[in-house]
Amino acid sequence: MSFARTFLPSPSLTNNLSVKFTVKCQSVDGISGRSEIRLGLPSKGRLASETLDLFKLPNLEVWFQRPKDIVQKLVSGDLDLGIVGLDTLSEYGQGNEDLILVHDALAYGDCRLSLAIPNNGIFENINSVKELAQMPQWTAEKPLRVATGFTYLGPKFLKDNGLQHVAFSTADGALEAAPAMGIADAIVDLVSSGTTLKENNLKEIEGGVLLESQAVMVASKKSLVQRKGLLDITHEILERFEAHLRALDQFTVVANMRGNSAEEVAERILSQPSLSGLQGPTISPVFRKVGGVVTPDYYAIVICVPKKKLYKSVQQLRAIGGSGVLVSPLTYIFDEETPRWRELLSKLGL
Ligand SMILES: Nc1ncnc2c1ncn2[C@@H]1O[C@H](COP(=O)(O)OP(=O)(O)OP(=O)(O)O)[C@@H](O)[C@H]1O
Ligand SMILES: O=P(O)(O)OC[C@H]1O[C@H](OP(=O)(O)OP(=O)(O)O)[C@H](O)[C@@H]1O
Ligand SMILES: [Mg+2]
Repeated sequence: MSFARTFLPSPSLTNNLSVKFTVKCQSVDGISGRSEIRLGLPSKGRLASETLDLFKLPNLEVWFQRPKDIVQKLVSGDLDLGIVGLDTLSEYGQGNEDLILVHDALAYGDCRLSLAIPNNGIFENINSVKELAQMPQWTAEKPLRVATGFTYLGPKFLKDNGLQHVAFSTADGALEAAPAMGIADAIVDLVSSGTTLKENNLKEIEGGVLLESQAVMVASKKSLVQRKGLLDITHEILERFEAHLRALDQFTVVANMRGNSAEEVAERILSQPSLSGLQGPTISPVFRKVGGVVTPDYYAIVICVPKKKLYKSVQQLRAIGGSGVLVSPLTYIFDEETPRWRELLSKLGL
């Protein structure tokens, strides 16, 4: 029996979250041992705060765990759902069939797991994994020394790529320094902007990307099938993720426009390529009293506009007589049922 690590995150992040702060005994008997649904979220590191931003859900017990512990606790049945990087899921899940991807692209935590070698010395003209494998230097006595925290994916990748003489070492933290320190010849680590590699005079090479990663949502298949209420919560979370991700790159634009009728204003708006919105503009009359008579001589129009087209849209609105343009961010756009839900059901054989 082991004890869960629990953390006290900042209160602003945990508004609306039902979080258990007590240290709890973890059950080892999985499905039958408890009635509440458990979600594991990264307790620290770069995935933690953005994940919390996504989770403002009631009726859910949230446990903050280290990413690799989330994967292990899904497998052991101590968590039902979790959010981790695909790299962590692949490294610690090791193809376990009980781990099921609910959402494979949460659009943050983007990075890749990559092999990197020094820019210079014997590696100066080595630009691909194939060339690395063909170097005469690597022998049984003097293998290619690779430093990595990815002790499952790293060796698997190099073996699959025909590198026979390889020795692995693990290290925590600044792996990138290992080659310059003479501890390793190459590294396998996460790369995002490439800055850390550059600072350490390392380069990526052709064929050297093991995995493209971003934050994903994963569930225990066993729990999904057996635990009452879990499928419904998963459905809701999935819908909210999709709606939120869809909303992230859109703005709502509200503007006033003079016109004789809603149809005439609509004609003008639809003549502009950047103003068609998601399904066309919403147009409502703005009533004013002119000479004692209530008249709709202005119309308020509402459209959704992709962020990158915002300025173009404002220009087009002005060109057709729009004024008083208000722009606000969107939180959710609920569209039709997400295909990911149907995919999940079919993976579960439901
Ligand atoms: N440079 C990066 N840019 C974007 N995402 C990253 C980057 N490095 C890591 N990630 C993603 O964030 C996840 C967590 O990494 P992070 O380094 O924040 O965790 P950590 O808890 O600090 O772990 P560690 O102590 O092993 O570094 C990784 O599994 C990966 O999916
Ligand atoms: O390509 P870049 O944008 O430079 O990012 C890559 C670095 O980011 C991660 O480290 P992190 O910042 O999480 O530090 P740590 O894991 O060593 O704590 C990763 O382990 C790399 O060292
Ligand atoms: Mg880190």
